[in-house]
Amino acid sequence: MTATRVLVLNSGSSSVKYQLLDMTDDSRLATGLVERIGEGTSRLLHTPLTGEGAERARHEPIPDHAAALKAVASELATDGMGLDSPRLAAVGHRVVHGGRRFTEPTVVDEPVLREIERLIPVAPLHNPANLRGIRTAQAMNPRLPQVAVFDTAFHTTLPEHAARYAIDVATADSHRVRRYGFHGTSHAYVSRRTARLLGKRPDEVNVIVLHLGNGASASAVRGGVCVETSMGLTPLEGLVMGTRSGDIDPAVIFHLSRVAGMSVDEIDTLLNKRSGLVGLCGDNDMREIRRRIEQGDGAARLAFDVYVHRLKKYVGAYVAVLGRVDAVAFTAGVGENSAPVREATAGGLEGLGLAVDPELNAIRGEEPRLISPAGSRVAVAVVPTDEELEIARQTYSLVAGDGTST
Ligand SMILES: Nc1ncnc2c1ncn2[C@@H]1O[C@H](COP(=O)(O)OP(=O)(O)O)[C@@H](O)[C@H]1O
Ligand SMILES: CC(=O)OP(=O)(O)O
Ligand SMILES: [Mg+2]
Repeated sequence: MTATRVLVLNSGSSSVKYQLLDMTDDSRLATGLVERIGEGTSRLLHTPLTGEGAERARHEPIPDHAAALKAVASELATDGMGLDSPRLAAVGHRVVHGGRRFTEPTVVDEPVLREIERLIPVAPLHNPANLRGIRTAQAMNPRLPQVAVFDTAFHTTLPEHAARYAIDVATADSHRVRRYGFHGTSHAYVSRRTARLLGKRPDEVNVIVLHLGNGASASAVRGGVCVETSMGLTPLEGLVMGTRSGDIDPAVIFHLSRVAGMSVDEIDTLLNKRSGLVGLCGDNDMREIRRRIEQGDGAARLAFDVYVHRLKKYVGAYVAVLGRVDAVAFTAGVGENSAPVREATAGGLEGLGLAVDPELNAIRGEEPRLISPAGSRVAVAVVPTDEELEIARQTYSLVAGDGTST
């Protein structure tokens, strides 16, 4: 029996998202989510996508990532697709921070694990969870290849003038302080898919990708190569996000420390968890914010306006970085679903060649589509991301050795 299946794991600080795919036709066999790991109210939602299988939910305390993965494996085993299945070729892990060293998907061995561990100080929220996911999967089936696919990999092409912060070089270098960028798997996938939507090869087009999920980032991709991105040393820089501030004057931190007496950890939590849309209006779900705006809620309106203003500034900046732009692509939860965000972001940018057709923008769908009027200088597109498929492809291409990752 040939092993053609890949399990993709995206381990977050308190959740694990997973998908099992068959790489002969990229089909999904199962998908699921473990939420609130470590809290009393954990939940596993498992959806088999073959045969008659219906969605199954488990409500039980899941104390840590090892327990989460064991629960996932047992659900998969119930459907005859456990981690010991001879049809499973590998597990592909989303690893958020790969530093400068990991520019490609990598089969995990002890030195690779040690390097991911070494990067914990620059990705304290993400890398520990990713490591636990890998170690647990390894322990469950030591013969199964584990592949790490890094969020930072696509951004390792940033030119030095984009990656450098303008601070003392010796200090920066000794502590690895530079801009790394994240969500790279999504930026890579969406920029390629956008080229295809335009009927072009990736190396023929310049694309601005706006990945607007809970975390949000923008990137400028020239001929398939990433030349600028909005996240930095950590996923805190850049756009306004669900709970993260994005760009602020770094002096805000000194001020809060000196004047408000807040500790570094308190400020870290403030900027990562109590800022962004949540900080501005108490909600981080764009659907809820739109609903509140319809009812005349001023705080929700301001949150929306701050969010869109930041986005517009980045679009303008990236037009300047690229010189010539063929397309702006909206993706992830907000980018794919919020017509008001897309309309407000492109609004008033006719001078840059950008426009959104209200009727096209209102159409909902799963397929990549153009929302700019025919004949626009710059195409504006909605291009659903698929990080799991991209991770599965890269993983399979590495273990099957057939170079089919593009
Ligand atoms: N129909 C919708 N309209 C507007 N926003 C939506 C809609 N569906 C999802 N979202 C937004 O997408 C966000 C989640 O995006 P997603 O890409 O799934 O995030 P992540 O993968 O970072 O958890 C939600 O917080 C919500 O704001
Ligand atoms: C890197 C990052 O911000 O990831 P997420 O959007 O999954 O939080
Ligand atoms: Mg996402």
